[in-house]
Amino acid sequence: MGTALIYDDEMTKYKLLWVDPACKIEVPERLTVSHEALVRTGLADRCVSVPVREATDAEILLAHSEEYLEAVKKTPYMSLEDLMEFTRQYGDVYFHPNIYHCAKLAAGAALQLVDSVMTGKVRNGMTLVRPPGHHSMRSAANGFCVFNNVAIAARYAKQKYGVQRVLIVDWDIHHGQGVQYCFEDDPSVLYFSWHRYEHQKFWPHLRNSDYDIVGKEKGAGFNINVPWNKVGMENGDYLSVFCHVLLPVAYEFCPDLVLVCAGFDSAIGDPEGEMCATPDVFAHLTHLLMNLAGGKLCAVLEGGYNLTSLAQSVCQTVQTLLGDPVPRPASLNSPCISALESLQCVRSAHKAYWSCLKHAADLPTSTISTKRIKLREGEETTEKGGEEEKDAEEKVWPEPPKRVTPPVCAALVLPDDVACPEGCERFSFSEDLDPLLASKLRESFLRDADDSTALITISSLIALTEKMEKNEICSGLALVRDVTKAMTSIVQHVTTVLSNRVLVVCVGDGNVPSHITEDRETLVVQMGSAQTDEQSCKYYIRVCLKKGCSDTSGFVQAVFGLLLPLGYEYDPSLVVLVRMPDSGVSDSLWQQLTGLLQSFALGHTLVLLQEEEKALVGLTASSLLGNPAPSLKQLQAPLTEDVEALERLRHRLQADWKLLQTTAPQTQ
Ligand SMILES: NCCCNCCCCCC(=O)CS
Ligand SMILES: [Zn+2]
Repeated sequence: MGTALIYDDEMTKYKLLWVDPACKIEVPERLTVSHEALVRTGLADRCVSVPVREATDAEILLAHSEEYLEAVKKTPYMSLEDLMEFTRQYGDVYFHPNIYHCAKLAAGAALQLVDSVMTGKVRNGMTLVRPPGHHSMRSAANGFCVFNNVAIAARYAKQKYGVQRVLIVDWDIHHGQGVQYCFEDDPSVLYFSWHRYEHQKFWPHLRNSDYDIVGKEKGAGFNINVPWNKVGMENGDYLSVFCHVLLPVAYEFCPDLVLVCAGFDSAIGDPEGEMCATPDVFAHLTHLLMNLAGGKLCAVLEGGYNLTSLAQSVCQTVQTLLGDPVPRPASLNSPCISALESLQCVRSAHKAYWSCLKHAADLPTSTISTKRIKLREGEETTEKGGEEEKDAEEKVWPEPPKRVTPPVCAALVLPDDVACPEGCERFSFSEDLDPLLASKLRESFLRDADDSTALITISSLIALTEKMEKNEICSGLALVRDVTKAMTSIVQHVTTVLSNRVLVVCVGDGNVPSHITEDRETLVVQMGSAQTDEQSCKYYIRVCLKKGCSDTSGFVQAVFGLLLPLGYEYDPSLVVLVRMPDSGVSDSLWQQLTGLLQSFALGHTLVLLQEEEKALVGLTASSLLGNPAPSLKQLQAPLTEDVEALERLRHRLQADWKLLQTTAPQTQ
């Protein structure tokens, strides 16, 4: 299934008609540069084009009051003076004779996107709209927003399609207070927002945007606010919050639909956000959400005011929705102290509501920057001034890397009697084997030297890793007699001959020859149940789950709390995913893991299965082809001893692996 793209240039036909420094950044060119970039890069042609429509009154009334709608209805007939007068009652927003029409199209576009996804016409999609929506409230326009597009879409999805649980991810740099107010007592809608806050000194200066505002009554726990109390946040800060807050909670919540308030003022160069995260980070944020809700993801444009980073970020998002491999996370820095404080505060504020956070650390005590510095009367605020605006030093950043999709998406090394699934290519090493390599392989890996099938298989795997390294093949899968031997020979070859970093993920117990980690070029993470005296060390990390990999919630905890942060920090060029015999991992969890590991190494994932498990070839290949994994059930609490063991392991390892940190260093 494809990706929908919804855009209509009618929404460019309104603009600011008077002088207002607060609103001048919200210009029609935001949509035109974004759409033109999608056209220029060929991404638009790869999408399913879906027309916009006007939202009806009834649909708008899903999130707004009648008096507000009636008031806005009058604006098309207002004089300039009346429009300015009408605008004065609201904050940081402007009206125009055509904005009511455009606001109905923006809301209608979001509904068209929900229809396209919920009816299965497409798998996911994005709509480019203005005016944005997440600041508008039941009876008030605010922050360039007139109707709350995403709030209306969430209510619409529940009403029309009986959706039980909706996850709203708001990665815009502003707090979508309109969305928060709409659902704060509603446990069926989980709202997550990060936002520039600077201890309430940044717009919209709301006490309700802080981390301790968790929702009300039945909705307690279903509102997650991550305040950024400093500017300059980077990719590592964003990805840490996804791994240590959003994703564990999102998987526990188990939504039927994911809506994204896709604002790109959180990207580098934006005058509002003043952050330093690069446009390619949105490829990762999107990818990390794509295995939720069976892949049903609707991205709705919110903010984004630097026309260069906006266009690049939009392209990164759409290209990921289309299933292209995500770029490698370029040299991530560890989260900054302020981000760690926010992380710790949010996890602490929500530990009562989410079993995945039950063992999170308490609020930081001594750290200065978590104390809310009351906004004393007249104290200066931190956003841009008016006319005396200092020209923000022009930020520069590298163009996001070209994301080439290899000609072969998935190559499979299979015995002749095993069918090759649709969309994949059978791969076997045909040319006669390089005699030198053959003898080396024979002596070092093969018991009975004349075991020609094993030799063919191993040499096919070696050849496969070479083609992956050349980006001729994206991912691979092999049925082998002995996964440990195959893994060892692959690691040996890739680290010595190709001298690249390999991340090996072993699912299940079984002895992994520790010598393969001596070269520091290989990171092994093994998830199993066996308690070994062998301690984890920096490059060989064992996660022990009491009930082993059959314990889905413990396994998911380890994936987000440990495996993904490690993978982001290690940034391998190849991921080898090994399913050890009798791992006990469920099929859907196996597919989730196969999908998530494609965050790394440009999607170069090589999966090794024991040949007895040939029944897994089809569903593993499906995940390698980028099909969303089936949704896991709602997760029950992980075992206390498992979580405590994981916390201990994380504490021990975080000295070496900075992205494992979830708390700020204690200041004395
Ligand atoms: N009152 C002095 C300046 C205030 N600046 C307000 C900017 C509103 C931004 C809203 C937005 O970006 C939606 S995503
Ligand atoms: Zn914004």
